[in-house]
Amino acid sequence: MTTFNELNISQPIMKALENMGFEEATPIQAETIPLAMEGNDVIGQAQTGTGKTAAFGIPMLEKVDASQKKIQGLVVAPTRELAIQVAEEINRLGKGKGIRTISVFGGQHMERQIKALKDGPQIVVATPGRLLDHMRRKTINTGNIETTVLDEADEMLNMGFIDDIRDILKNIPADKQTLLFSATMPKEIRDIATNLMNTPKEVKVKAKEMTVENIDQHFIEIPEKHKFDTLTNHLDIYAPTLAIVFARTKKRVDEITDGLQTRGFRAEGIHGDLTQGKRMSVLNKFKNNRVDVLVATDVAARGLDISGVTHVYNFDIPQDPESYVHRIGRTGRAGRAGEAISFITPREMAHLHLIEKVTKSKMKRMVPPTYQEARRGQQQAAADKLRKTIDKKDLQEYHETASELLQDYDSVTAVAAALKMLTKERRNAPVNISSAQPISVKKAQRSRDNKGRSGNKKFYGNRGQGGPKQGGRNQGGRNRKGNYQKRRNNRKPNS
Ligand SMILES: Nc1ncnc2c1ncn2[C@@H]1O[C@H](COP(=O)(O)OP(=O)(O)OP(=O)(O)O)[C@@H](O)[C@H]1O
Ligand SMILES: [Mg+2]
Repeated sequence: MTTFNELNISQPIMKALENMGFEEATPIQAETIPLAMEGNDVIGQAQTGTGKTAAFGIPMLEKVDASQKKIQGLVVAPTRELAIQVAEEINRLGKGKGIRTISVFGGQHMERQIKALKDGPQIVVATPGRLLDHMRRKTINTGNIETTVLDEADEMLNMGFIDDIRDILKNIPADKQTLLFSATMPKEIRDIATNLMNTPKEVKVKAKEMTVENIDQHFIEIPEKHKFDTLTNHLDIYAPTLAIVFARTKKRVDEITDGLQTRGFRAEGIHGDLTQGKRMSVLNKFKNNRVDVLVATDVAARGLDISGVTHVYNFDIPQDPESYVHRIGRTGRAGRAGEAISFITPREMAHLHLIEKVTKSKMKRMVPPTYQEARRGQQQAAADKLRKTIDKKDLQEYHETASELLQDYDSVTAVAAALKMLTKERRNAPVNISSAQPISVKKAQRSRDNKGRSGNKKFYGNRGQGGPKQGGRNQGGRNRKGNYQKRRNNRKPNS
């Protein structure tokens, strides 16, 4: 156990940590904060929800001179929502030191953003596309940046963002500090990363599994056409406080959302095709418990920290084991418990085993709940409401009417009627979700292999000029343009 005191953190930040209720440093914080404060480049890997944001935020803030109204810290994050969230957390941590952090991302008014950048924030959190836009227009001054962080580094280096990241880093002096964080870091991506940095220290918080152990992981083997009914049955029985349902495509997200709404659930969808305003409002409703089920593509898989998410459903199993880790990591955060339930079609069983192998975790088989069980679940929810009302003990004025009722009917019938009225009976409208191709291991495996190869091709293609771990980022692949093969063409919609 390490206290923040032992980490030589300045008073104003100690105060912020206290206000935020952080008592002890998490292992990734304890290990990386000192290294980063000494000025090292750091690659930090630790499970989801274990406080990586503060692990890079604190040392970055410690370096900032608050009297200088110049950008001294830069964080790059893959999605807009994550950029906003990270900026909020760094703002909370840096408030006492008088440090201002802003977020900058696509879909936002350009002129307003330019004005905000000129206004003297010391830290900027940005998505790659919009950041590059500002760099090209010279509307961001990168000359005073001391620390650059790539949050969810593997995701950004992996997908189409790699060229963007290299271009971004070209705008910052090569001898400045670079920090890279993620819960997952496939080896080939780590090699690419190492090449962009100055002899980084690598910290990997040791864990038996890639996933967090306080998440209960289950799978349900089920034909595609039964997935939706199984989902609604499950939601009725387990009545999650907040649930996130991940689906493979934007179209399926829309269809599942419509279907859930038809059946009376408070559900909303989020994906890259929605306007920024809509994305924000959906997420806010979910955070404020005005929506119970968030249906999402992988745009919501990385980094989002929403307290109270009790259940994560993989309506469709993700292609990459890494995506699985991040998706289910939206629950079970900061030591809380969580449930993850993945729907696997019979033809995808081999893929499930691949995920288990890579993540070194096991999913327990669950039988699909029946409609009768779901009805029973709904009644239980109604009975709970009744119990709570009884516990309040303010029923005196209802006693007379209740007694009259019991003269006409027996008590079981009377209570059954009350339960029926309280039960949220679902409209059992048929819902059709358009079919999806099952994921096959072969395809998934190939994609993993390609990932490695394309990374290699790009960076080690010309070994004479510096392979991985051979020095600073200017010697490596950073200044060369290559044809990184985009693995998925629909994966770059977020900045
Ligand atoms: N030392 C601490 N003590 C208590 N809570 C903490 C501490 N550090 C961070 N937290 C809280 O834990 C939650 C998860 O932190 P954070 O979002 O940084 O996790 P993460 O490791 O970045 O996860 P992910 O891999 O999903 O991005 C946040 O709500 C954060 O405020
Ligand atoms: Mg994070």
